[in-house]
Amino acid sequence: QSSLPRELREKYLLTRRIGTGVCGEVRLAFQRSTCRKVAVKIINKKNFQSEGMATRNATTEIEILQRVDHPCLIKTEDFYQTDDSYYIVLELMEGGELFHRVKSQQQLQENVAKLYFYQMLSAVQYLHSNGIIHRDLKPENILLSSQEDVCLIKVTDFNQSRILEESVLMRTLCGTPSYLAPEVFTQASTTGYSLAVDAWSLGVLLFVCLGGYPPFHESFGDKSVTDQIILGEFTMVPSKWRHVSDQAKDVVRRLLVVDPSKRMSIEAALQHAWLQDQGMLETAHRLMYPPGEDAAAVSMQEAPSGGPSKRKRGDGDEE
Ligand SMILES: C/C(=N\NC(=N)NO)c1ccc(NC(=O)Nc2ccc(/C(C)=N/N/C(N)=N/O)cc2)cc1
Repeated sequence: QSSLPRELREKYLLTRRIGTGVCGEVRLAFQRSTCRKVAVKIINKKNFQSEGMATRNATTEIEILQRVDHPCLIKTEDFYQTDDSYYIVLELMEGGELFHRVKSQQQLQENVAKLYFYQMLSAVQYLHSNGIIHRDLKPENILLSSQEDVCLIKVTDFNQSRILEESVLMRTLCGTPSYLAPEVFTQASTTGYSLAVDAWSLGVLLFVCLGGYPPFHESFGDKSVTDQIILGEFTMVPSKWRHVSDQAKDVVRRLLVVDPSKRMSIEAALQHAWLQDQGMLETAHRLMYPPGEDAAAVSMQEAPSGGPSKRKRGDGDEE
């Protein structure tokens, strides 16, 4: 506890590690004043090759975390740093990481996978509309709000995220094209698809949720993972995929397309037949925009007449 920033120690009691990541760990903590549980992500700076990179990344990430506002994106409460670490205080997602949920259940029921996938799509659609690419969507970075299957999910870890600024390319295309080399235009088409990397990752995430195993893995066949990905080679093992609907498989197949210009976009995925499921959409919106918050606001106002309305029963008694 001694190496923790004093302010952090004064405000929070850090306890056991609840998650680990490549560049840090997540600890369960209690806000001393309220005994409320929070999560604290500790990122050690030495993991980054250069100090410059670390500073840029963490401030970018903190900027993004503090700027975004969507029900399926993690919310931060506090941020501290010392010479060697960053400390991000976040809401505690009681259900932990999607990674462990899928592992413990072998594979998710299709309607649960659909509910989670819809929320991930909504979160990524929000990021993209704000010019943010996540670039590191994976089961460890999808958190669940409760131990229940039907629950809110939140995307976290914006360590690899990038904010799409006005690029040199855009400025170049404003001038006269007459003297520009062809590759400036063809390369352009690839950089124009940088958002598509998140669509690919969502395809991998959906594959893992439905199939219970990853589409690309070193233990499959003789090709390296990189080659499997570059070739877009994956197998839907019948024993695992037999009960998965054709529509769900179609979403996966249209996202795991090697050519980004041919890959299904986030917008198109949201319009896919598999997601036009009223029951799921109602559940998702109830979780994302709980009516409770508004009702609480109403009850704060002076009740117009004497308290809750009295309902008459058939026999005339008041309830
Ligand atoms: C309830 C629970 N566990 N319950 C229990 N009793 N466990 O024993 C639990 C809850 C949450 C988590 N994970 C979790 O919260 N991850 C997480 C990952 C990344 C980030 C961020 C912002 N990253 N940013 C960077 N730059 N990263 O490198 C934030 C949170 C794990 C277990």
